[in-house]
Amino acid sequence: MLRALHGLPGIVLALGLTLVAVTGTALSVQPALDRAAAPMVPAGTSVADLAAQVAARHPGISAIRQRADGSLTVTFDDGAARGVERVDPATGAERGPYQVSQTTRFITNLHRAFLVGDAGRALVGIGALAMLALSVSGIALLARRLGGARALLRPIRGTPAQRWHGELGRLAVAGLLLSSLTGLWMSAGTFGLIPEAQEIAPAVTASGGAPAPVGTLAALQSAALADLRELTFPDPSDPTDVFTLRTAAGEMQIDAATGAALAFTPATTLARINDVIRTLHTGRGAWGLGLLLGLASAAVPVLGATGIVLWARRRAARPRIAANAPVRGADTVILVGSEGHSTWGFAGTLHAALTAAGHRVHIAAMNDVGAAHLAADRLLILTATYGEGDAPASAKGFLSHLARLPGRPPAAVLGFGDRNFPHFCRFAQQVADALDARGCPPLLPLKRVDRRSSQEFAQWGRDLGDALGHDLKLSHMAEPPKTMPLVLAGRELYGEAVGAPVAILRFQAPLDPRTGAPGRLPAFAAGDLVGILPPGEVMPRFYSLASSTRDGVLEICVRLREGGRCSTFLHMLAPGGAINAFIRENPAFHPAAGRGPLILIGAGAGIGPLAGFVRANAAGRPVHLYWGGRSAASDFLYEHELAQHLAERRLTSLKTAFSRDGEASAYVQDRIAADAPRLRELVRQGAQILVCGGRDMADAVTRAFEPVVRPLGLDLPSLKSCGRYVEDVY
Ligand SMILES: Cc1cc2nc3c(=O)[nH]c(=O)nc-3n(C[C@H](O)[C@H](O)[C@H](O)COP(=O)(O)O)c2cc1C
Repeated sequence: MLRALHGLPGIVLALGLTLVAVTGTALSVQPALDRAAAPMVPAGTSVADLAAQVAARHPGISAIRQRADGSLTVTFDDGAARGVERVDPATGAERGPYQVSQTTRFITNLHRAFLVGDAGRALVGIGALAMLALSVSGIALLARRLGGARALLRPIRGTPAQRWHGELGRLAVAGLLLSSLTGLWMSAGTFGLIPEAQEIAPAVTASGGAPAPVGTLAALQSAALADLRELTFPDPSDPTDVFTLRTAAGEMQIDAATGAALAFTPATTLARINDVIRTLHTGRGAWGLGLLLGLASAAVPVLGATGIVLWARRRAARPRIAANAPVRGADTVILVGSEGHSTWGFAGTLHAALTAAGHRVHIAAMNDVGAAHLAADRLLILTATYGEGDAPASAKGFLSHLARLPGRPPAAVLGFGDRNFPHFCRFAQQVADALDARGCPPLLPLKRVDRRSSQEFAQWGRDLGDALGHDLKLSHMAEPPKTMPLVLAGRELYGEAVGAPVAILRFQAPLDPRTGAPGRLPAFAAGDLVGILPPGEVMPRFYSLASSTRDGVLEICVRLREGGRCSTFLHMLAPGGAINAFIRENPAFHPAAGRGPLILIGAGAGIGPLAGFVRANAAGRPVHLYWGGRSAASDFLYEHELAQHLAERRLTSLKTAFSRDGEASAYVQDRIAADAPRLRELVRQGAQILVCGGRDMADAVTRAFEPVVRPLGLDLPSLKSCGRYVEDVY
């Protein structure tokens, strides 16, 4: 619901809001420029002082006004000359004619009405309402993603578009809320939805005596020039006419002969509110606030562009399900947890089979779970597992939403995973436990499907059919991912002498057959994954990337595993040989944005992405690398490149440990333990820790790191939950 409110309306409105925001930013600098240009009103100067100075020059003066830009103007008709001129508040001297520049007028009109009068004003008002809804729903979505309102300031992980959208959104949200609320109020005023603010001034009777010189009028002498909004002069041909003095406090009528205040009408509360709101919206009279609001508005085009990218990606990723029944009235709800989309394929097959059997079936992502989903007769959950046994992207918020919702439908959970991972289908297990704990009767016990096995899926379908009392045939072959060919451009082999062959492989896109030029590589960054399909297989193997697109090659480190089909295939590949591959973003394993220190820890082929992070560190943020191999002479991967990075300060320090180098042999966790005080200081400074390598090494590093952070009052689970300790482990 929240996402529906934030997504499509945001796209539709992006253009209009961008126009309003960009013009708003342009106008926001005006108060600061005006403030710099307008002479200061000297303290102690009264309205009478200035009126006397100006009246001496212009016998036909009719009004003095303090404009929104802070300048003082005089309106006059002296017979020979008439017009509006700016005056110096200290001397009353002329400062040139008063004109609003054509550009400012144009931008203001564009900002307030898209240049099309009332229809445009109404659209801008609707835009303000939309901006309000987008700001509120956006910040609520971000809070949901980061783990609650208190977690709103946590580092944001994800793709560059997600990070930009989130970071800018939370920086700008206060300004955007203020601008949209005040803009909405002003729009409502324009269309008469807010009652008139001004009290009607009472009728007064002037003394009718001969007018005294304006500088001698007592009521004007006691009015400070700084408070002046407007002073209108009496009509010289009408002896009963009076001076009218308007300030923020209200309106006063003054006898032209005696200088006495004849009546004072205080400004209504509504008028004062309108004043404050105008200042808060325009920054007039508060130029610092104006600039801050302008900066917040300047974020809108970027938020719009990144928002469109995120929305388009979500749409492209969503599978087309034919005849999805509405959730209200559905007897069966299927919820899907997926990151690479293959689980959606299985769920689509289940949806079609149940629909064919006469059920009304609704299918949705686990993140979108709501009360209506839990009101169905039965709930079927199909979910993958990722990372350290964690939720996949479309299920990240599921457990916390579930805890807040009512309903206990009978449920069955089907986990998709890979037995090669240490936590096989762990997230599916967590979901099944959570449903069990809230009292959902189990329709079937939890079943785990290994590597998208069609047979295991079909078996679960038969069991489900038995539970539902009818036949259910589920026949689904996982679609092989869309791959592209890559050609091996270079390889370096290490570690043969110590029985642990590791190859650094560099791939390029094949040459374009028409132009003969190298083809374009897809977009990826170090730490993302490349999925490689060994010949004749449908299950990809994933390797962490050691390079980014801008390096011009796709680089991986591959350890040869006994009996490993993919690693054997890659080690046998000769330069010029081709592979079928695809990119999988891995935003959870990227260095956090900013200039905080990084502690990179790895062993063996796990150095791949870490070397890539160092290579990409052109800004020279502090990066400390701990790496373990077997022998300095045989498998010191990236030895020369790392030495160069140290010299160029892309790498701040390098600590290596070799386990088979005789006397000096050690493991990477020994280096961590020995360096505890230094590492503790780095963590105290906010360092992020990224670990890559085998499970045993990662566990040993975890054990070595606990005592490093404990004296700081920290522990690894909390560092992990806020993305400051991340692992890429195999
Ligand atoms: C980076 C990565 C991490 C994974 N981690 C696990 C894991 O911890 N446990 C597990 O059982 N499966 C794990 N898997 C396997 C996936 O859960 C499995 O391939 C699943 O079928 C993917 O479904 P999806 O394409 O719908 O996301 C992982 C896969 C990848 C690519």
